[in-house]
Amino acid sequence: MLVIFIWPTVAEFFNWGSVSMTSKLQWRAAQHPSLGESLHWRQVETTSDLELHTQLKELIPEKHGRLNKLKSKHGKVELGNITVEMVVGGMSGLTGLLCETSLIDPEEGILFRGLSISECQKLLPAAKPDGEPLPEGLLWLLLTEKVPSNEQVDSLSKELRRRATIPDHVYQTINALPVNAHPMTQFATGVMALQVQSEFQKVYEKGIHKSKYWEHTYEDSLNLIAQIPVVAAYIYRRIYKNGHVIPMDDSLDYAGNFAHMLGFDNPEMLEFMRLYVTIHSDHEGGNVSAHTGHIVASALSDPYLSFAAALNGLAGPLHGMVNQEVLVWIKSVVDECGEDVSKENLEDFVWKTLNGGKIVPGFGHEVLRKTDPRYTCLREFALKHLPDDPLFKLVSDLYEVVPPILLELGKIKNPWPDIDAHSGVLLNHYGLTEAQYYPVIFGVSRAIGICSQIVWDRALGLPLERPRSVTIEWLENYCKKPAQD
Ligand SMILES: CC(=O)SCCNC(=O)CCNC(=O)[C@H](O)C(C)(C)COP(=O)(O)OP(=O)(O)OC[C@H]1O[C@@H](n2cnc3c(N)ncnc32)[C@H](O)[C@@H]1OP(=O)(O)O
Ligand SMILES: O=C([O-])CC(=O)C(=O)O
Repeated sequence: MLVIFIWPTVAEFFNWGSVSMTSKLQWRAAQHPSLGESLHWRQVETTSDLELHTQLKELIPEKHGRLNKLKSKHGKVELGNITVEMVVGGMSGLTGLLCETSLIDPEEGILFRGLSISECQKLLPAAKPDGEPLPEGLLWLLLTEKVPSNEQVDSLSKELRRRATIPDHVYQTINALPVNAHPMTQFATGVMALQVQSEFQKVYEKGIHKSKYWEHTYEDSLNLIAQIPVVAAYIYRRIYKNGHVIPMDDSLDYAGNFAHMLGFDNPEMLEFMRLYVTIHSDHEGGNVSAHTGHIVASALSDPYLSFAAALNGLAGPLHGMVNQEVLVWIKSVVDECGEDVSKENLEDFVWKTLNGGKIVPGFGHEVLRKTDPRYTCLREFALKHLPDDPLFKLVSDLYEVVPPILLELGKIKNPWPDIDAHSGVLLNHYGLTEAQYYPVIFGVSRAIGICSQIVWDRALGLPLERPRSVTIEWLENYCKKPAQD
């Protein structure tokens, strides 16, 4: 085994601008005990072992031991107070879930196993020198905590292609829906049809020891991740390209193949798809889709059932479907004001949206309190590859115009843009103009995070999730008690 140590502070110095190094390391130490005792050294292991499953198997007992110790030694430690506001406010601000794969800092954004997006861009294997990270590498990182080598990613790419055979009944099931059914409806239906082959369900019915749950969850998860780009591309070609299906290219990686099967072979689009899938994959455990996947899986529903449920949450316009809404909204700006819209006219349009009782799509976040770093990452990609695209210019103008207006409302916690405010104009630039399809691409990406989370849920033996709920009357009575005044 070859072990390379990377001194992360150099990268952090460039990435984290004004925050002092000591506070960054302290912050990381508090947020990421999983990174080990010494945060000054990040261990990037490259092993000769090409088997993802083996690496995962090695890590599980260690994590299990740590979780058990945490439960027995610190089980009663309080993490904060639950307020009435949290109970009636969608549990906003409440820390109540365990998720190993990633963690959001409200200011810094998402960290995948402790690595920021720009660190992932530097460290994860790419399809070409200085290229964008391959999602297979992110999957490996989320599952094993380790940055994989090129050979490991290449081997995982091959494994995913090998697993990507779709039973015929899946296509027949999708074909039973009207062709104008929303692409997310067709996608969730396709995933449910794939469920027929769940290995977890089959072995559970026969009876297996609970220590083996994760192995079959892993099998289902890798099969699901491998198969869904094929199903998603089928749906795209069915709806928008008269059903002319493009087969997988055995020389291409996961995201490159997805773009290819959709009908896009421009090398820049392939790179964009690799970046897109990587940064959309995971956003800790509490977002609607991941949380749905987690709670459904906590009943020992298999990964297909859990992911199909998650997709139905992602299909909501306040979550994954907002990427569709953003492009539709931006195009309505163009329809009404033209491409060369002035900032004053843009302000008027934003106010008109708000005064009509509607949200400005792509702005605001439950957890983030700064511009989503995924937005910044897409913006940097656009500045590099499509600086003159008129819709990109419009997105940049909205970045200036919208936040001050939202702040004027006086109630919004975070006026900054999130990932969805940007992703659509990039897809649109490369010719994928059908906004209704955008949540499906998000869904394909999110499977990587959700399935990794569910594999770890089963590996750690996490229990059924079942919080208590109370009525308004119960809360009123509770608040009347003298001690609560
Ligand atoms: C991948 C993702 O899922 S990222 C999120 C994508 N979603 C969007 O972009 C949709 C637009 N944004 C929103 O609706 C919200 O900001 C959410 C759902 C993301 C977060 O909601 P909350 O945590 O409730 O935000 P917050 O506490 O700041 O909201 C306070 C008020 O401001 C409103 N508000 C928040 N964001 C916006 C917005 N973009 N446009 C108009 N009003 C907004 C809320 O609706 C709420 O109004 P209310 O008190 O009358 O009900
Ligand atoms: O974290 C959230 O609540 C929403 C989000 O940005 C995501 O799921 O990617």
